Amino acid sequence: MTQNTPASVGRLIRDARLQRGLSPEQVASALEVEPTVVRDIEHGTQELDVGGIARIADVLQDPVLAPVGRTMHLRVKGPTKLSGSIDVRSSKNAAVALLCASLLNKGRTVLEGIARIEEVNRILEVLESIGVRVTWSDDRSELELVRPEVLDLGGMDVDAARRTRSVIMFLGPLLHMLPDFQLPYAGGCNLGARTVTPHLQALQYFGLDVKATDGWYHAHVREPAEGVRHITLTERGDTVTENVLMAAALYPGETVIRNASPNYMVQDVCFFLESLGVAIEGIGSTTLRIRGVERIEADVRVAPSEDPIEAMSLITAAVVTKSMVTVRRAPIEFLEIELAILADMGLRFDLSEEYPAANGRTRLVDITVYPSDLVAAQDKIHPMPFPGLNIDNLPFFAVIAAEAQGRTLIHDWVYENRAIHLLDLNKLGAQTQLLDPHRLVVDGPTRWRSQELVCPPALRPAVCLLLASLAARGVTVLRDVYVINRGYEDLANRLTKLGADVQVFFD
Ligand SMILES: CC(=O)N[C@H]1[C@@H](OP(=O)(O)OP(=O)(O)OC[C@H]2O[C@@H](n3ccc(=O)[nH]c3=O)[C@H](O)[C@@H]2O)O[C@H](CO)[C@@H](O)[C@@H]1O
Ligand SMILES: C=C(OP(=O)(O)O)C(=O)O
Repeated sequence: MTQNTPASVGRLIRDARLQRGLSPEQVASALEVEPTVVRDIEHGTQELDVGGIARIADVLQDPVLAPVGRTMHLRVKGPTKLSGSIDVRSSKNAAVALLCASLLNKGRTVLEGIARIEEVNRILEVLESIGVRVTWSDDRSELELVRPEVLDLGGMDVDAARRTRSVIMFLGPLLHMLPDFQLPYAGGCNLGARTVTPHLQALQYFGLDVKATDGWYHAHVREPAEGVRHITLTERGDTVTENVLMAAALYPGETVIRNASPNYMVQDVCFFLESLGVAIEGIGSTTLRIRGVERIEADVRVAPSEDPIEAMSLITAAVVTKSMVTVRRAPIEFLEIELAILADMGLRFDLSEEYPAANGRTRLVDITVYPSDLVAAQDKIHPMPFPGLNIDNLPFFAVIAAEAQGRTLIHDWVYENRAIHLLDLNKLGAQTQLLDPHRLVVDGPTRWRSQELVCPPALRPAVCLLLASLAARGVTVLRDVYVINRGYEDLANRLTKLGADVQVFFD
């Protein structure tokens, strides 16, 4: 929510009510008011105070409506059998990159189908605070961004910026606009040290010098050298590749990036830049050749593709509850290794014919997962930069391995501090053990049991707990799910539509 006028709050309430399939009368009866009051609120002719919004948020179980300062929790009753179909939403990682990339465009950028997630909210707060005009369509299916001629970096909402790592992707666009600027250190999940050095090394080719002191990056931009810029990334990172793409977009002439990430969110950024008139060769490969332009002022409309990590999360929900579920709109190119490993472990699933995503480029399928008896993977399960198994999908294999007969070794060489959060699965009855900060063994199968839990400060491990709790006997309470809402839209209610019993509550 960007501007809280009575009309915009009313629209959000109406959306949330329709999403829950409730009539104004039903909401009115839960609130103990007349139906006309609900209609007036929805039309924006009756203003609500914070307490009023909180009561409606409780009735509609809607995180978007939860007023600032209240904490959202989940109560899960299990074990659950799921059934039916669920659509995968667009990805957090493409959304945040496209929001940053919209700064390159002096025209009007419309993003279609952006997920309603906290990470997007944080970047929107930052963009608005520096003067970008942000407008959601009434049904929130479109987000329009128009930047001012001059950005007001002094007005930046620093608290919002520090809550996300993605603000690092302002470097690429901003270096074209200001000779000197400051950005707060990037925050985000607690996954151990995450380097920014590759960003700073690569952006030097565009004249950017950065000194990091006192929680701030102090950036100074020199005149860059002429000629073709050949940049070899020291790590095949996603956001570093996106940052260099954004920097290259506004440099007339050629930039070549080697060891580029070909991952899904990078492809979405490439498609966006193409729509702005930037020529890019090698999309989906590790060598990108970019021909930038002097100025970008275009009215464009793009739709980021579906999230392979959400698809994997939903597959895991089906596996752990031994249910038949169809996960629709799954971006198959970014799930092939995951599915190959699952097939080896004995998972039965069908794939539909492929069809194109709204961007016309990404290939989607519907994946129907069947209840299966799994066995532990024979070899260790480890991630690799795309086209390997996605690092953000690795945690779900801990839940899946806990369902499988035998011992699985999971090797997270990437993050110093993510595997440790998966030990929380033991509180739900799993048998996992850390051999060292990077290697986890999981013994299965598991008799899941309910528990009172607090979300770990890491998105995917927190979702793993939620998914495992679907299979746990009894009532599991999962406290403070902000970290889940960072990356998933309305997950509790969407799982409920599949037959889970997940209630949202606030305090
Ligand atoms: C907003 C966004 O898009 N976030 C994603 C992005 O973060 P992001 O691009 O910020 O990932 P990082 O650059 O932090 O890389 C993650 C970790 O992998 C290490 N590393 C990475 C590449 C490499 O070739 N060698 C190497 O060692 C880094 O040192 C770091 O510790 O990519 C990560 C890795 O896919 C994902 O978990 C994040 O969800
Ligand atoms: C680590 C993740 O994201 P971020 O880069 O936003 O911290 C993630 O999506 O799991």
